[in-house]
Amino acid sequence: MQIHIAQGHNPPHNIHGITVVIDVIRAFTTSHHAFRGGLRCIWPVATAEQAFALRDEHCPEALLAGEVEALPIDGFDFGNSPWEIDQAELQGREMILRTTNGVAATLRARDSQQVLVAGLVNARATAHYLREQNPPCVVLVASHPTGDEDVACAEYIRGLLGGDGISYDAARQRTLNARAARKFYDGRHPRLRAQDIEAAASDGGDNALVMAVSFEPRPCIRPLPR
Ligand SMILES: O=C(O)[C@H](CS(=O)(=O)O)OP(=O)(O)O
Ligand SMILES: [Mg+2]
Repeated sequence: MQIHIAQGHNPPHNIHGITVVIDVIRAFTTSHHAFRGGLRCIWPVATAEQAFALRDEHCPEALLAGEVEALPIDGFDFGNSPWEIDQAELQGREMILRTTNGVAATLRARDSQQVLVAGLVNARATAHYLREQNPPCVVLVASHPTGDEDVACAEYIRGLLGGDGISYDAARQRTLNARAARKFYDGRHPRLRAQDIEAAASDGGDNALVMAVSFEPRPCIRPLPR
């Protein structure tokens, strides 16, 4: 199995392999918490306008979550926040998600046999699935174009796959110390909570889910059956 790490919003072609889009702070931590809370599926979209249009035209019951410049979007139900998601009743619901990095990269990741999304919270479960599938090539996409937290998670997963890697503790520390994490510690906005970074740096344990993306008829993220 070849393993490549890429960074940014444009995943490379990976026609015969599996692509894993990584967003630790916070899109796929938020997504994982939502699925653990009983959410059925996530419709990722590029803009807030697309989120409102999708809800109004196709999924009137869907909840809206996401951020612009990390802050909640007017008219949305939730920020891009695992803490807020944990407070909600999500059983059987659907959610439309707009985020700057994880969602943006996922929407551009089509040229692959399979696309998964991951954070530290489900890194071990994702690596276990990749080992089982044993594709010829795995591309790990650190979706933040310049940040360290997604690269750290990619290096952790690469190690779990038998390549050059780092420990979970090292990946956790790099998440807690990431530049994107700082704004959650300094009290600058009441909805940027330190708890979100603690969630992002946590290991989801043995109940963690593998999250997969389908693209037709429109992009959709769902947990794989366990
Ligand atoms: O809301 C987030 O956590 C980020 C934006 S930033 O990196 O914190 O500025 O969006 P995401 O798509 O989850 O990386
Ligand atoms: Mg991020």
